[in-house]
Amino acid sequence: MKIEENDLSMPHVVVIPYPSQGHINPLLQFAKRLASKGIKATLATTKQTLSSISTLHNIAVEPLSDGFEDGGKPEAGAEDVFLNSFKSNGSKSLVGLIEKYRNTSFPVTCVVYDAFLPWALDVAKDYGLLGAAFFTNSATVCSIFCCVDRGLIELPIKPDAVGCALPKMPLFKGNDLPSFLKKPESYPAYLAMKLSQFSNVDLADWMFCNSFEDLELEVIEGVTEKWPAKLIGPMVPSSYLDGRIEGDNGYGASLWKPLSEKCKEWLQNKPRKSVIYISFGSMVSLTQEQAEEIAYALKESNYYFLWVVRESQFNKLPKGFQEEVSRTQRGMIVTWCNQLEVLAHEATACFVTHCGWNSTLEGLSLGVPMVGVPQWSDQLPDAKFIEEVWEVGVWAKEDDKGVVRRENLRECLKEIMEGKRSEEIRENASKWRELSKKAVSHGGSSDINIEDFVQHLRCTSSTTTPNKLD
Ligand SMILES: O=c1ccn([C@@H]2O[C@H](COP(=O)(O)OP(=O)(O)O[C@H]3O[C@H](CO)[C@@H](O)[C@H](O)[C@H]3O)[C@@H](O)[C@H]2O)c(=O)[nH]1
Repeated sequence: MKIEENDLSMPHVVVIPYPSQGHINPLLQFAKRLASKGIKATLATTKQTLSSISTLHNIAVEPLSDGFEDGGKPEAGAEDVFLNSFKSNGSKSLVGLIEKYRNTSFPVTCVVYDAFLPWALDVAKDYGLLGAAFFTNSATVCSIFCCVDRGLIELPIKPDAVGCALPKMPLFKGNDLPSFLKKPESYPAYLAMKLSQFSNVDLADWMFCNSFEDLELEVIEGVTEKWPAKLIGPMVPSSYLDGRIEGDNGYGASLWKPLSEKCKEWLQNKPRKSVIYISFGSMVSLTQEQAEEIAYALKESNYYFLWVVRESQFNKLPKGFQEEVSRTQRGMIVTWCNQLEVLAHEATACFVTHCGWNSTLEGLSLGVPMVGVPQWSDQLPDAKFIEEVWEVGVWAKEDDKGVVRRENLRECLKEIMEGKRSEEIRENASKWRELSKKAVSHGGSSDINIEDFVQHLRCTSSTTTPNKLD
């Protein structure tokens, strides 16, 4: 939809992601959805994120300072150093951005902020603007953290503890819950960030969660009073789902260069449903022992495989493994790929994933059976849902030393590729693909929730003019 300069009733939403790949992707996608519904959407983000953007569709961009210029988050080193700097510098630049648009045809109406950045809501409220928190984990995981924040779940949780304080949740054992809850001291800054999502959320006008109602129906029924989020996902580019946003065939931002052509070329001559795709997302750092176990499982399994190993992880592969892989042509190792393209390729049969929430949603949306090898945080409950609730894959469990052994992984791969349940799992995966499409298509549950938001913005935008409130 074309935006006319003199369209005074056009709401203007500023969308602010936390600057890591697993957060930029869904928030950028949400901005595109809003723009496709005739809202002016501006992505306000750090210099490093801005330089990773390749396609903008119908959205505008504005810089938001994190205090680190080009180096961004990696330059900060520690998570808490980055967060503090982003809070003080980002708040000031968000004020500047709101002021910049104040007397234009598009004053800012609403700030949609990543829930990791609660300061953005404080700025929005200082200016009397609408504010919406965007959560990038599953509704289940967000609800669990909300309960921890509200004192309904006490930490640390014992590994053998059974049950969860939330109604309508599947029965969680301590070992199935986000890793930080068992060992709060393991990543204190990250746990603090997870809990800070709820620090001022009661002041938000909306809470959005990148999930959809069919996927987590029971959970959302049980928690709406405690955490009344609207489910608006899956935030996966439109051409992979409903196809309603023209040309939307990728997220449009990548912090690493994807080796797209190389992957497509390699996949091209592989038989249908013959390739295992392995990726651990953008943050996980495997131990050397774990990387070796995976390498041997792949070597001994005799299936084709495409493995994303980030450059910093290369030294963890067994000696000679890369050379052998390229000599035999049975596998390919790349430093980064276009994951959606690989998942959507007809040669891809199975996704070995760390169960980051975006990867989980992408696997579901593209109907690819999964082997979960979760490493930390929300990835454990996501793996539980993959295996037990949606029944689209298996969870390769670690041993008591915290390592998934090659024999176990080999068995899991066999189960998905040719085991007794492989057909049933494939059928379930296709069912979830259809339900994912339905959720974001015209009249689907997520589409309705986004439409409601858009209508509300339209009603309020003609009456709001941002002014600093005293
Ligand atoms: O070669 C690759 C590998 C990944 N991706 C993309 O990168 C994103 C990765 O996101 P995700 O699967 O969520 O993993 P992380 O990057 O690890 O995400 C962090 O953020 C997520 C959202 O909060 C959490 O669920 C995870 O546990 C946390 O590690 C996905 O959209 C992938 O499509 C690529 O494009 N190319």
